[in-house]
Amino acid sequence: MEKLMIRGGRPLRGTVQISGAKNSAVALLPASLLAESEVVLDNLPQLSDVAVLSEILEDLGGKVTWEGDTIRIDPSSMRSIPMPNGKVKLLRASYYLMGALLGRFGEAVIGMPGGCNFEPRPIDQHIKGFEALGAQVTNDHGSIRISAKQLRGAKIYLDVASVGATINIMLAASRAKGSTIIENAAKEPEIIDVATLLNAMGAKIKGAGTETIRIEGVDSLHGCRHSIIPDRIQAGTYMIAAAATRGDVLIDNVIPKHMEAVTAKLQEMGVHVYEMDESIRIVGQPSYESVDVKALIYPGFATDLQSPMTSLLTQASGVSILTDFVYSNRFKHVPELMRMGANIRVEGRSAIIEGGPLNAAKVSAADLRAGAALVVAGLTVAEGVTEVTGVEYIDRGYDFLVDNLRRLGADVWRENE
Ligand SMILES: CC(=O)N[C@H]1[C@@H](OP(=O)(O)OP(=O)(O)OC[C@H]2O[C@@H](n3ccc(=O)[nH]c3=O)[C@H](O)[C@@H]2O)O[C@H](CO)[C@@H](O)[C@@H]1O
Ligand SMILES: C=C(OP(=O)(O)O)C(=O)O
Repeated sequence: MEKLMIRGGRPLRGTVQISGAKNSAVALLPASLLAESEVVLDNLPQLSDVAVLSEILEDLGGKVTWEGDTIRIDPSSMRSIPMPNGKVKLLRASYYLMGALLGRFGEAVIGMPGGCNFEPRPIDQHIKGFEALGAQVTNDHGSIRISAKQLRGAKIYLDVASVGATINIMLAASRAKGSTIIENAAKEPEIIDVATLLNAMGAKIKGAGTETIRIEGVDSLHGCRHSIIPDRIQAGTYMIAAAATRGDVLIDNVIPKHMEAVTAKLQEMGVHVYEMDESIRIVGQPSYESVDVKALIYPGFATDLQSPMTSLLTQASGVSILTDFVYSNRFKHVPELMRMGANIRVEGRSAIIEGGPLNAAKVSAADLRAGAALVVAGLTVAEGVTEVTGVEYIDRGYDFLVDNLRRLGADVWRENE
C-alpha cells in the first residue's frame, strides 16, 4: 500500500489537462457489450475502475485492446456468465453490467456492487426499472439475478432522479420491444454521453439530459467510435485546489457549461474565474468570503465535489454551511480535516465550517472524494508534511494526480506505507 505525502503552502501554477470522465467511462464500457461489432472509445481515463471493467469485459469473452487512452472492444463473442463475486465487488459501476447483459442476452447474475460505500446506496430504482421492462429479479444472498425472455417497453417514473438507474434502464430498454419512457430521469452530462454512444450504436434515444427520456427499442446494436466527455469532477477538484492554494491555474479540456455551479460558487467566494471555450482559468485571492453550498442533482453543485469544497471553505473567513441533499451522511472527510485543525461541526446533512488555518497531520481517506478533500487541505498547509493513506480510493477518480500536481509546482510524492 502507498501513501501520499504533501508538503503544502505552494500556490499551484500552470496548466492541467483533464482526462475523460470516470462516471461516463464506467457506463460506456458496459454499454459497449450491447453492440455486435467493434466499439472504439477514445479519451478514457487511466483509472482503476476502468482497468477492472475492461478485465471484466475480457472475462465475458470480449476482445479488448488498448492504444494509449483508446480502447477497442470486440463484443461479438461475449456471453453472459454469472459474476456473483470477485471483480464486480471492486467498483460501484459494475451495476451497469446488469442493464447491458440483460439487454443483449436477456440474463445477468451480478453481485451487489462495491465501490465507495460512504453510506447505504440502494439500487431499488434500477430493479424497479428492470421489472417494469418485464424482467424477473431475485436476490440470492446478495447476488442479483435478472432475466427476461423478451423485454418490453414501459413507462417508468423514478422515485429519485438516480444517475445509475436512468443509465441502467436506458441500456436495457435500448433492446426492448416497443417504447420506454423514463420520467424524473437524472440529467447529468454523463447520461447524455451514454445516450450519444448508444445512438451511435443504432439505438433510438431522445431527451437525454432532460427529465423525460424516450427510448424506442431496436433489434440489434452495432459498433461505433466515441470520444468520452471531460471529467467535470476532476476539473472541479483542480479548480478548488487552485483557489485553496491561492494559485493561478488553467484547467484545460473542460466543458465550462458543466462547471457552472462550481464557477458561480467560487466567484461568490471572491475567486477570479475566467471561462474560455474549452478551458477555465482560476486565479486565487488572498482572502475569501464564507458561502453556503447546497449539493444537489445536476445542474446543481455536485455532491462529488462537496468534500473538496469543504477543504476550500476552511480557507474562507467566517462560517460556511454546506448541505448535501443527495446523500444524507457523506462526511467521512470531516473527522480527518478536524485532525488537521479544521473547525467543522456536522449537523444532520450539513457541515458547518468555520474558517481558520490547517496544520499537517497523518490522515486517512475513507473514500474517493474524502481523499480529494484531504489532498486539497494538505496543499494549503504551509508547514510540515501531510500524509494521506487510503490512496487506492483516490486512484479510483484521479489519474496522474501526483504528476499533474508536481507539474503545477506542488511538492507531492508517493511512499510505501
Ligand atoms: C458511477 C457513478 O456515476 N457514480 C455517481 C452516481 O452514483 P449513483 O448512480 O450510484 O447515484 P444515484 O444518482 O443513483 O444516487 C442519488 C441518490 O438516490 C438514491 N438512490 C439511488 C438509486 C436507487 O435505486 N435508490 C436510491 O434511493 C441514492 O441513495 C442517493 O441518495 O451519481 C452520484 C450522484 O451524483 C455520484 O455521487 C456518483 O459519483
Ligand atoms: C462516489 C463516487 O463514485 P462511485 O459511484 O463510483 O462510488 C464518486 O465518483 O465520487
